[in-house]
Amino acid sequence: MAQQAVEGAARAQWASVFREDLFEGQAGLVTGGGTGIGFAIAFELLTLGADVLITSRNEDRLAEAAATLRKAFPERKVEYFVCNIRDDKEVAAMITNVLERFGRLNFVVNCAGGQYPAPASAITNNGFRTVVDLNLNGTFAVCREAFDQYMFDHGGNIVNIIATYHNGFPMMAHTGAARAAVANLTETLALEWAAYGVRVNSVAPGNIYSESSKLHYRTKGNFLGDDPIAAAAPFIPCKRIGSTQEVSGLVCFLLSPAASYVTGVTARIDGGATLMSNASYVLCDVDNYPKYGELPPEEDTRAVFEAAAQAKLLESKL
Ligand SMILES: CCCCCCC/C=C/C(=O)SCCNC(=O)CCNC(=O)[C@H](O)C(C)(C)COP(=O)(O)OP(=O)(O)OC[C@H]1O[C@@H](n2cnc3c(N)ncnc32)[C@H](O)[C@@H]1OP(=O)(O)O
Ligand SMILES: NC(=O)C1=CN([C@@H]2O[C@H](COP(=O)(O)OP(=O)(O)OC[C@H]3O[C@@H](n4cnc5c(N)ncnc54)[C@H](OP(=O)(O)O)[C@@H]3O)[C@@H](O)[C@H]2O)C=CC1
Repeated sequence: MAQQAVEGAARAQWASVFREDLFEGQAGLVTGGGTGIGFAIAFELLTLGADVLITSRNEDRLAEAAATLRKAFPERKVEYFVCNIRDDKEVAAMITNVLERFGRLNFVVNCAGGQYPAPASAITNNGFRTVVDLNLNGTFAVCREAFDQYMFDHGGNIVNIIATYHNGFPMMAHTGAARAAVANLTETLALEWAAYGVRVNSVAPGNIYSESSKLHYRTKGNFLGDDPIAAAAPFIPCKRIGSTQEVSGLVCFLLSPAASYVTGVTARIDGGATLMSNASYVLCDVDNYPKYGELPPEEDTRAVFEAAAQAKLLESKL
């Protein structure tokens, strides 16, 4: 419910920048579409005229999200299907189900994924395998089923949500390896499937303010404290974390005809964070960087900056 409240507040203040009939007549799938980034993507695709099926494991959350979306978009088809993308049979059944309901599958957004933060030495083989299975094998299974069952004959558009694995991913060895593999998979599929009219791209988010990601990390405990996503803000060139709507905007661009000549890319959306490779460069204060979508309340952001300054983690002028 807390998540619904946050997402409801965001919707009241936010409207897509894209043309409202951009995806009119199209239908597609958003895995992980019941929460966070996936929910924002499903919401924007519906705003822009598409019919959307959301899928993940938790039926209650899916049903609640679908009800919210149906209420917001009574003129669209909003469907949901329970599917663990780590189960090949469930993936095949899920793709069949989308086609039964919509009769077409113009786009797939692979947003289901995740991991837990831990130093590499504390990740068991099974833990590593589990995270790779979810993020790499699960994503591959969805892509291949979508291609085999529909896109081989009709073309289509795939966007894989990964993560900024670039330059290594401390505390996230399992997900870093899996996401880098998906970036490479994206390139291979883009090459092989161009002949079938299928574009395949990836979007790599940095730190994004999503209710579930905050809860996820808050319950695990790790070196960045209670809220590692927000605590990272002082070390990002634009000095803030991102919003789910900013990720959604990039996904909608990649799914749109404006990106017709774009395939096989991994677009980073991280406020410049992965460019921070020069240890002698101290980030300046930023007060006019543009904002879009739902971001942490001003007072939360200020508190994070003040805590960082007190801990002498931040050398630039606040
Ligand atoms: C350092 C901070 C950086 C911040 C920036 C990062 C930005 C990224 C943000 C996000 O990605 S937000 C999205 C967050 N949402 C999720 O991750 C949800 C999905 N995640 C999961 O479902 C789990 O994490 C999972 C492990 C991928 C799957 O869970 P499942 O219940 O299927 O696994 P289990 O069967 O219970 O366990 C398998 C294996 O993994 C070990 N394990 C699971 N959780 C932990 C943990 N918290 N700590 C340590 N180990 C864990 C578990 O012990 C099993 O291994 P064995 O014990 O059998 O060896
Ligand atoms: N927020 C951030 O800062 C960042 C997020 N990301 C990635 O973006 C994606 C969305 O993240 P975000 O919205 O923040 O977090 P969420 O936890 O809200 O999103 C993860 C989604 O994946 C679904 N999911 C997890 N495991 C499975 C599975 N085995 N089968 C099907 N669905 C599954 C979850 O639903 P359910 O539990 O019902 O299955 C949930 O809807 C994830 O891949 C995340 O790792 C990457 C970088 C940064």
